[in-house]
Amino acid sequence: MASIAEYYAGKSVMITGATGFMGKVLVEKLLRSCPEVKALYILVRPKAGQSMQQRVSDMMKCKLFDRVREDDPDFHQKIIPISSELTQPSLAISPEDVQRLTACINVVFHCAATIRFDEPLKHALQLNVMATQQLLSLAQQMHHLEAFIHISTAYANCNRKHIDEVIYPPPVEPRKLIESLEWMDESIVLDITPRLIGDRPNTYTYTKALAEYSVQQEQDRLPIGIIRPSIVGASWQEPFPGWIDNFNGPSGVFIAAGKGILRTMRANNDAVADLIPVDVVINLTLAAGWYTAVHRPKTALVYNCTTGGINPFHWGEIGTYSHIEHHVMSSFKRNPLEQAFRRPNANITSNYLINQYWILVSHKFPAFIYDLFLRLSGQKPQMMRIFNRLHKAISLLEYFSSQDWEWSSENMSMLMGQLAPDDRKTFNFDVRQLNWPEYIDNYCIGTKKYVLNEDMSDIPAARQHLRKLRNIRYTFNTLLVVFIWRVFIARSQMARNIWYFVVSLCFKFLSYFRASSTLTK
Ligand SMILES: CCCCCCCC/C=C\CCCCCCCC(=O)SCCNC(=O)CCNC(=O)[C@H](O)C(C)(C)COP(=O)(O)OP(=O)(O)OC[C@H]1O[C@@H](n2cnc3c(N)ncnc32)[C@H](O)[C@@H]1OP(=O)(O)O
Ligand SMILES: NC(=O)C1=CN([C@@H]2O[C@H](COP(=O)(O)OP(=O)(O)OC[C@H]3O[C@@H](n4cnc5c(N)ncnc54)[C@H](OP(=O)(O)O)[C@@H]3O)[C@@H](O)[C@H]2O)C=CC1
Repeated sequence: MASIAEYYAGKSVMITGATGFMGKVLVEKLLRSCPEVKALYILVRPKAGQSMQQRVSDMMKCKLFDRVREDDPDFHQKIIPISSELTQPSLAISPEDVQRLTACINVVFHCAATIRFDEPLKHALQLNVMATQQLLSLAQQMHHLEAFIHISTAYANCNRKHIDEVIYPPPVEPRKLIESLEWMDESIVLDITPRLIGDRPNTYTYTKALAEYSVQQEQDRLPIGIIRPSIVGASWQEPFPGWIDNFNGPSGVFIAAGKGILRTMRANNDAVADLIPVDVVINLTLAAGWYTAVHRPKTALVYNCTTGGINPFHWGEIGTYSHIEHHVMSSFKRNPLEQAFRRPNANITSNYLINQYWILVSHKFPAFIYDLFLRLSGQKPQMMRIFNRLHKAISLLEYFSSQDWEWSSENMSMLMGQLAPDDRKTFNFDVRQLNWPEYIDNYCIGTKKYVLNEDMSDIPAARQHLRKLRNIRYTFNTLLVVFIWRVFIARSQMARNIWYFVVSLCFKFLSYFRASSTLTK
């Protein structure tokens, strides 16, 4: 039977969301590990004043592609951008491009989505559900299609505690919802959104569940596979450890903690932190494409792509837990971020009130002092604004860090069993081998190198800055204690008496110590 690379040789692959975090890693891995692949048709839209062509050539210059560039400097010739805006009718693909695609595409990977938790329902529905439906229609016209792989999320059914590798009945029939929202204006939709999403936390998970159902509806007509990754983090091994390029999910939290801004967050210490490295997800995705095409399963297979049931890691192991310093903080102390606001020291608690207390003491109070300092020195205050944004982001993430889910992963194991030994190495998704402390360390370094673009040679200066911050804190604390004590002594006879008592005790102890040391000489 053909190996994975042999299967993709000579194939034309279409990818949506190729400019995104996971899409880029997918493009890179396909080019590097399946060098005989014929062409990658990537659906891209112009954005932020940049043309489609410009965006694609910028993407290919990115460090992620260094290894591919080394192997084949002309790799860009295999990438064929197709102009497409997924929220438009017919995905805004020109009729000529439609013809081109339907004539040659063998495999489709659908990665595009809005992953924002605060996306208005109508837009999330347009992109995550309606665009998926349109893509399925396009796929049906493809003459040589062998696999259609849809990227979903392990949290599409986060209203359940145990999630099997099946498509659950949707909360509502997607077509009915689309029809009824069509005539409503934004404000009405906003009003009824909480009622519609019910026990799901946001429009993202809700629309991803509807998308899964829409995909499943086509399983008799198309060769379908659905991948459900949990919280996708930096790469584990490939193309190099720790590669990450965004603030989503834990990355933003790690950076905020590393910069010493985030000091407290609500999470259940004992709950599983179901992180999954991006390269693992992509390896599984490519293997699922191969399996769907070669084995043609009768129904759409769902692959829960998670770590919790196989190699669990807990939120408590990430932050500072029971005064034992854990991975993220110790990593950022060894390799500090530049210009930290305070020394990295974040605490995780599941208690709402304790969290609120620390927000007041460790977030709002220092922000107030710092802004006061900025104001007094004639600058624009900014810290409170940064904290308000951080609190908004964190409040959207806490749902996921405060609960536990169980995902079954039989299809992931089955797929691993189907791979030839060499494929198991090249497309490794065996998370039993994942060493969490090492992974988190590389993740933190990755945020520094690839998200913040900081130079590793500046680490000594960053360490010096942390030492300076520690000295400022010691000085501030000492001054505070002396000040409070002075106020006490001045106002209360009792405080004075205690003070004299402590001083005389120290004095007695010192004279006793001196006497006993002269005796022993
Ligand atoms: C001490 C250690 C403790 C550890 C605890 C770890 C906790 C982690 C916990 C739980 C993770 C659970 C995750 C569940 C996952 C589910 C899985 C999936 O399937 S999907 C993927 C997830 N999707 C998201 O993560 C989207 C979340 N993001 C959003 O929804 C929005 O970005 C939001 C509401 C948070 C902010 O929206 P705006 O409108 O205020 O800002 P905007 O436009 O997005 O960004 C403005 C600027 O700020 C940066 N930014 C965005 N988020 C940031 C952040 N968290 N921290 C710092 N900067 C951030 C951006 O890069 C951007 O920068 P520029 O202007 O382009 O230069
Ligand atoms: N990141 C995570 O933690 C997880 C992600 N997933 C799923 O993985 C997939 C990829 O996520 P990720 O890479 O992180 O997301 P990104 O936000 O990084 O990428 C989204 C991609 O979709 C494209 N896109 C968005 N809107 C449109 C549009 N209107 N027309 C054309 N293209 C559009 C974006 O293009 P552009 O560059 O033009 O904006 C981008 O390429 C998603 O389906 C997501 O649900 C699942 C679990 C976890």
